[in-house]
Amino acid sequence: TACSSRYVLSQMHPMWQGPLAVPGGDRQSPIDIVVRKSVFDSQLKHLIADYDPTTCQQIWNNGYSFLVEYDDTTDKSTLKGGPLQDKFRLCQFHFHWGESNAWGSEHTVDRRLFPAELHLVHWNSDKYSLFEEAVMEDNGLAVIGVFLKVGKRHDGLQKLVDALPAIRHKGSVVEFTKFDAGCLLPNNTEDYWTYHGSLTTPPLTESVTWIVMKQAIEVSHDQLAVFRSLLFTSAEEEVQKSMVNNFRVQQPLRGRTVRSSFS
Ligand SMILES: NS(=O)(=O)c1ccc(C(=O)N2CCN(Cc3ccccc3)C2)cc1
Ligand SMILES: [Zn+2]
Repeated sequence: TACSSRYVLSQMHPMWQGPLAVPGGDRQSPIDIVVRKSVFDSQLKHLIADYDPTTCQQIWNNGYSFLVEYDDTTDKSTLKGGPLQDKFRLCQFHFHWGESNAWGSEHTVDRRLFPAELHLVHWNSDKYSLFEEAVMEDNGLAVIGVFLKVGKRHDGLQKLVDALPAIRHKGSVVEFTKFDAGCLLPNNTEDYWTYHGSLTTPPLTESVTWIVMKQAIEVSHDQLAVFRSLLFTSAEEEVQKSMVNNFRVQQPLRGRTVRSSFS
């Protein structure tokens, strides 16, 4: 699908750090969410995530995370409501994680780090016809962030974990179908924070309405360990590097307000 494409790892920085500051970038992501400074907005609606599992197509290792990609040529898997005025199409989801359970998330809540963070990536199909167009526009993308914490095994995640050994190396792709991305959302989807930010990887475009769920999902220690068995490197490279710490550091808030859907 259009929403994912290979891009060259720059030698200066590992991919996920990207340039430390984007020239003129005053709405960069991720950020630290300071709970007591977030502003309750009663106008924020319920999130309506309507995902069709039959649009799930493949899972692949793109050299900085692993992506589960959806067919985004129709409005079959959509996100509406919440802070959004338009309808957004799910195109992919991926994760960021650490080498230990002590860190790994991109966003933090009052500086609290989580071992991993899920990103469900959507683009505005009311206004644009392709991900590539939307990714360059102010209101082009909506990304749901869900924190992962270590606890009981996540049965829905296991199907995905079982597919990872087949995509250990950068560039490997396997068919992955009938996966309901909705099973990765927390039970409570009413409580979230939202703010205007950017992609957390190059091109770091400031086109994202971020929706960060307050409730984390629980996954087991062993499930997270399988994430860390992935490799940044392709099968041909002589030195294999574990895919860990693929997160960007928190960026300055630059006067932005983080709104909350709950008081
Ligand atoms: N971590 S995050 O949620 O912020 C996130 C990161 C990457 C992507 C993503 O699919 N791409 C980033 C750009 N890339 C390549 C590209 C495509 C078109 C135009 C220009 C560049 C694809 C989406 C969300
Ligand atoms: Zn991400």
